[in-house]
Amino acid sequence: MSETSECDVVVIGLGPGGEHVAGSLAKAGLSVVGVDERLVGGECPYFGCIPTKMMIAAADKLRATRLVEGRAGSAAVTPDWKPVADRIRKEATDDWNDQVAVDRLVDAGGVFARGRGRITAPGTVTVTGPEGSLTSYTARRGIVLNTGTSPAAPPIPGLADTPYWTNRDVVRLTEPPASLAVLGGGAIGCEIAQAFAAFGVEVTVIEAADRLLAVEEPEASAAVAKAFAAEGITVRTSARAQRVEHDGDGFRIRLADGAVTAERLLVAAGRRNNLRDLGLEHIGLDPQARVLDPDERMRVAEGVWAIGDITGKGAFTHMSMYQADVAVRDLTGADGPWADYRAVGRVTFTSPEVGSVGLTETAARERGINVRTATGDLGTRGWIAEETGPIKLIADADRGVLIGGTVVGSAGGEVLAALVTAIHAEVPVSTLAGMHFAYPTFHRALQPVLRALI
Ligand SMILES: Cc1cc2nc3c(=O)[nH]c(=O)nc-3n(C[C@H](O)[C@H](O)[C@H](O)COP(=O)(O)OP(=O)(O)OC[C@H]3O[C@@H](n4cnc5c(N)ncnc54)[C@H](O)[C@@H]3O)c2cc1C
Ligand SMILES: NC(=O)c1ccc[n+]([C@@H]2O[C@H](COP(=O)([O-])OP(=O)(O)OC[C@H]3O[C@@H](n4cnc5c(N)ncnc54)[C@H](O)[C@@H]3O)[C@@H](O)[C@H]2O)c1
Repeated sequence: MSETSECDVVVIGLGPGGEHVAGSLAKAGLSVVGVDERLVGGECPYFGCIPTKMMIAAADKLRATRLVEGRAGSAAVTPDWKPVADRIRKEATDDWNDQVAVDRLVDAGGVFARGRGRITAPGTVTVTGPEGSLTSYTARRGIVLNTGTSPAAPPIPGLADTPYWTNRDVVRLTEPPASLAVLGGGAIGCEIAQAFAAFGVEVTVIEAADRLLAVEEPEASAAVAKAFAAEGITVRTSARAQRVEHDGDGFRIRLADGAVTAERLLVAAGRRNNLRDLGLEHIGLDPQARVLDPDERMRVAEGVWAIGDITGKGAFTHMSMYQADVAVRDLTGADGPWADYRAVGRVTFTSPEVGSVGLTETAARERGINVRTATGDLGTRGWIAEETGPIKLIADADRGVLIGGTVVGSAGGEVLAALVTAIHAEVPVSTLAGMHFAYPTFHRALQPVLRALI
């Protein structure tokens, strides 16, 4: 027997954006039902951004001690994973308990339904609870989808039969392994690989593309590869795993030319959007869709909005939150602003960080833009900090404005803010090059690169 009740809005999936939509609409006085089958807050606080950045913050501290010798004396350090594991459990995830987030939604006036949500008719969502109970909600104003992603496992023979790890396992570790093979050298693979290496784990990254962080500028990939080599991380690029085996000694990943062995295997080879069995056919959408492409108000069908990773606009928490704000504006009758993706910033928190915004040179050329590029290093501050960069800027020569940029360095993600502002506001390159740049900051390194674009 299914119970049925009415509300204004049902949010299926409470990732960062869905939680924000549900809370904001509830505070605005709408009757909202938020549905999640796992933890309210989604991947970011429990398995993604926050626990992995806690690992990275700890690794950065260990890495800094290596610079003491010859510059400031000497430092004896004994890495210990326990404080990292404790901090993730207590401060980040509350032992993977979302009660605080559930209370936040309920205190805002919302209703929380734990279970799997599915659209069963236009405007109707049926939730299957943990014990198999069925509850249906009819949403007068609309349904918001924020179902996010799950780790994807490539169809490599043998892999499914092994106890491989994903990001959801590594954030729960209480002790690091002696050695770790990482399948996939994208953002997740690179960030986690380098964090473990700082704790003395012998790490090998296996990447199918011809470089790490293949979506970034080649200059950024080269800088990260150089740092990995200096830290003793083995990187196998243009390498596809052909078979994975596991026995009492650990994992063996067979490649076309040899094999990688390690105690543990982390699969970080991409994500799968959670769109299966969501009932998309009931709202006129393809039930096999891999991505939902929303309009500028985040609408994907009559009375249905989609936000977050499932929209394919960038799998970032800040994107999910940005789109959540847009959807809230539309659902509450505000007059924009609507979604604009020209100046999306992203930061990979390796050491050095890779901060980038807008289009890469390749992406800009593929769009037929009259591209002008310039590159540089981190200048005086880089020399002081013993960092080199690079910085790369991409301009639309016809319009005289920046359309992309990459800053690599320990402050790469912070210097990025100037480029995001410039691209978002379409400030002419000639105006930017005439700005004041404090000496000797990292951001001052932008000045010669901007001048070279004029
Ligand atoms: C290891 C890792 C590190 C990352 N680091 C960063 C970072 O530093 N910065 C950054 O910006 N991004 C980072 N990301 C990406 C970031 O986590 C996501 O972009 C972010 O969580 C936004 O996702 P989302 O809002 O689409 O939904 P998600 O966070 O994926 O949440 C979706 C929610 O929907 C629920 N759900 C799914 N289907 C259903 C259903 N049918 N019924 C009910 N509930 C359902 C799930 O249980 C989940 O709680 C990282 C990701 C990973 C994996
Ligand atoms: N700092 C951040 O903002 C941050 C950090 C982590 C993740 N994220 C988000 O999460 C998303 C997913 O991250 P991800 O690293 O899992 O995915 P990804 O798609 O960025 O990288 C996966 C990598 O795995 C490689 N790969 C795929 N199959 C393979 C195989 N069989 N053998 C070897 N290599 C293989 C791909 O070539 C690719 O380089 C990212 O796109 C990013 O948007 C963001």
